[in-house]
Amino acid sequence: MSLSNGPNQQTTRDFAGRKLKTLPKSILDNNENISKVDLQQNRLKQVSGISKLVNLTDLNLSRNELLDFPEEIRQLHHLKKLYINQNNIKCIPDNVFPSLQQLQFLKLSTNRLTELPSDINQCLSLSYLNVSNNYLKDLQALVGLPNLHDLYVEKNRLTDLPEELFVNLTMFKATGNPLRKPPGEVCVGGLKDIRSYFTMLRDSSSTVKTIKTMFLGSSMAGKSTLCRSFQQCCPVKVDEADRTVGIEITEVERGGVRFLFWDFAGQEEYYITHHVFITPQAFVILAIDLSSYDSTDPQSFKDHVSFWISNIQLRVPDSVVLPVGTHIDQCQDQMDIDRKKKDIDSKLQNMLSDRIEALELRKEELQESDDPSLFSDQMDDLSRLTDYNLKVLDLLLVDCTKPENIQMFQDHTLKQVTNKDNFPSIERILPGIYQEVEEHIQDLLRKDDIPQHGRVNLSDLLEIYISQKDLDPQNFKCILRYLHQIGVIVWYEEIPSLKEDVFVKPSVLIALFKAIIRHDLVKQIREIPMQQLRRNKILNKDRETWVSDYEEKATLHNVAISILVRKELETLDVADVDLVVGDGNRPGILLCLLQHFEVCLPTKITSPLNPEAPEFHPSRTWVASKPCVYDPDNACMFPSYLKNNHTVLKIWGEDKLSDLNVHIYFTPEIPYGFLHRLIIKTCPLYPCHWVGKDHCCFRSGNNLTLIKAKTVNEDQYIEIRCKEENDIDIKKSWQMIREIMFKIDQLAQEWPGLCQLVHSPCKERGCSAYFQWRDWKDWMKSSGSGNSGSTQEEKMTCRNGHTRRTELIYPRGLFNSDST
Ligand SMILES: Nc1nc2c(ncn2[C@@H]2O[C@H](COP(=O)(O)OP(=O)(O)OP(=O)(O)O)[C@@H](O)[C@H]2O)c(=O)[nH]1
Repeated sequence: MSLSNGPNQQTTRDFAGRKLKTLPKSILDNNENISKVDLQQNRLKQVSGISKLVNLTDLNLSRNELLDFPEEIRQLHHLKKLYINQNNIKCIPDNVFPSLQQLQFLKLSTNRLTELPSDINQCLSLSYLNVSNNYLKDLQALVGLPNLHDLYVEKNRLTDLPEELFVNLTMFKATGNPLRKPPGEVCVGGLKDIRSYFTMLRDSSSTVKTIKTMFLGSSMAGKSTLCRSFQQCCPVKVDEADRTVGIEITEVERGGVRFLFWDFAGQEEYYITHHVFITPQAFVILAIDLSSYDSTDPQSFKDHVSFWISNIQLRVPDSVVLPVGTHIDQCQDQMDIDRKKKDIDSKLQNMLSDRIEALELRKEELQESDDPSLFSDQMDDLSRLTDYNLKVLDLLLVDCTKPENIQMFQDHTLKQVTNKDNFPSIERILPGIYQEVEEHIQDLLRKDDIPQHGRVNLSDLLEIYISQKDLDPQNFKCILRYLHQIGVIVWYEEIPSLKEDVFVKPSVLIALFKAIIRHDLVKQIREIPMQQLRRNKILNKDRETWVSDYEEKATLHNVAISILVRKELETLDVADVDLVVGDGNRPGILLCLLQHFEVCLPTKITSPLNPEAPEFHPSRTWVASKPCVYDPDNACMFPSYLKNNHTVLKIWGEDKLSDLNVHIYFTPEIPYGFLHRLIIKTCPLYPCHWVGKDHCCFRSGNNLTLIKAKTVNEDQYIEIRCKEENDIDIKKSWQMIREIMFKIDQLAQEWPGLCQLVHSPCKERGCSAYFQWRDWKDWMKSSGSGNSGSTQEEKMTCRNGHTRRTELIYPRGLFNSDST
């Protein structure tokens, strides 16, 4: 048990994952020199006797069943590091922390703390504190900790943060709190923005209530009608020709609440851009056309309701959704309406409870495995999902043709958004200057000091501000970041080529998107005037090639993109067109954005042969002398518009039992557009690739790898297969699999309501057994050699008794019991 004896006879004891209910006698009897004890992942409810370990510096009690904070810890005067996260601790008594003068690191996350002891600020050496995932309402107790640098307070119930807390911090994470001072949108900007916020708050402050309201639902469900009728306080008839293209953004104030309306187009073509615009902390109004809803057809519930709820649940799982039944005047009679309402309400409730049940079941499966401690990351992921609470309100019936129904819809919406249980953080405390800046930007637009299309250079905007308002540039940027977060402006600071571009009218940006992401794109191409084609040296037959390429290969020629966007820009009076659509040298704002958000893929990035390229030398990292260049004669591919997998299958050929084969299961399902975005993310790694509707094939040297999305018995997974030509390539194949899994993991972060389990199916023909991967994320973060770890099991046997070499099933060495 003793793992190391240092020169000064310090001893480390490892009792992790041994199902212990009390402290082992061996450490209590022979305790003098023990400095580190690892007791994580046991079943400890108390740790009587721990105070005997007087020389303890590191104590790990995480993942146990402690209900009370062990008071005896106060006697461990040498303690430097304490892990006591993932227990059920409700309260910490006074007089513990003043005794722990050496304590530097304290992890208390995932407990049930409602408050911190008032004397925690006497723990003078504390520099790292993690209290995420508790029920804390304030952090006043932490004020005055002189050495606190890293503070994690995510997922608590914090509303106001004390300014004094931020004096020495170098790391601060606070997402998942109903913050109003500073608002969460300020906190995501980081410590600099928080400090700027408090400085500006000293001058003046105001309380505002703002809510982003997203209208979602199938095409023609009545989203625009609800949105416009709400704004005009009376029924507004929306013409069919006036269907929403992309997203419409408007603003209205009612009952002291500022509503920022985002009306999403319902046609499927637009779903591929939804991930860019569906953001957390919004109120979702889900429009359902009751006249076309059929309660006897499960597909009808899927199309009108569950598709949308699943999407919201995966992407913004903490949302509040109000389902609204429209077109009730076109239903048969009141009975028909009542029946449909009852059906939708009950199916929705079942859907939500089924999901919780499925998650619990998965958790139980892991718990019942031989050694649950090997699956602890996955258990945490599942617990995180069960913690989310998507709130779906009762279906509201609205006849959009009746004024009194519109009034009722308005009143009901206002009541829901001002209900503190639904939106604890609708109220925000803001420095007066925030509102001034926002109003002033609108003023600049009105006075034409900013071009009407609203794209403005950051330095120009800064100059206007510094000269007119005497505002510090850092403070100004902090305000811009806040306005971006609430959706009033768009500033993609994180995209290098766009960090100087501020879009003070987000609708312009959406107009750019909708110039090419639209349901009637073919019609738009066909309507390009001949004159314009000629100006671009394009023949009519080229136009037909564009159409057929788009229809058959989902690719759109860059020149076509440029013409369509130019047309849209003309209506918006944008002068610097090249900047948006690109010129011979650079791709322009639009393509940067579409590629950044993984909506399309440049079909070919050419890199001309360069005779001056540096010589390749195996021992040195090779650096390209010329970067890849943008070629205006190329095209962009929109993988989500592809119709089949013919080309991919031709290259791939047959699946073989010898292929390395990994299944990544998605709970609860693969989000819409996930695979295509994965393809767009992965293709640049392997320039030799073939893309299909839901398959994609990559070649690297001799290795051929296939990814595809599959559904078997309602389980959805992505399969990664590698053709195994010879043993030498196995390591390289596992590296390719690892790269793809890394991209999957990266992408999955954008869907907080999602988790994955990984299996390798047994390689015996007809055998249904599989090998479940243990916690694999460390493998992805590691160098990926696939050979780390000490002793290795040479062979694995499935539950049906079939034996195979380990490296044909897992990346060898990482999943044997010793290496974990
Ligand atoms: N009779 C009746 N017509 C409605 C009702 N709600 C909407 N409509 C009509 O249904 C049609 C579609 O409504 P929209 O509001 O454009 O639907 P949408 O969901 O915004 O459609 P997309 O823009 O395609 O996403 C319009 O002609 C509306 O006037 C209703 O409650 N009763």
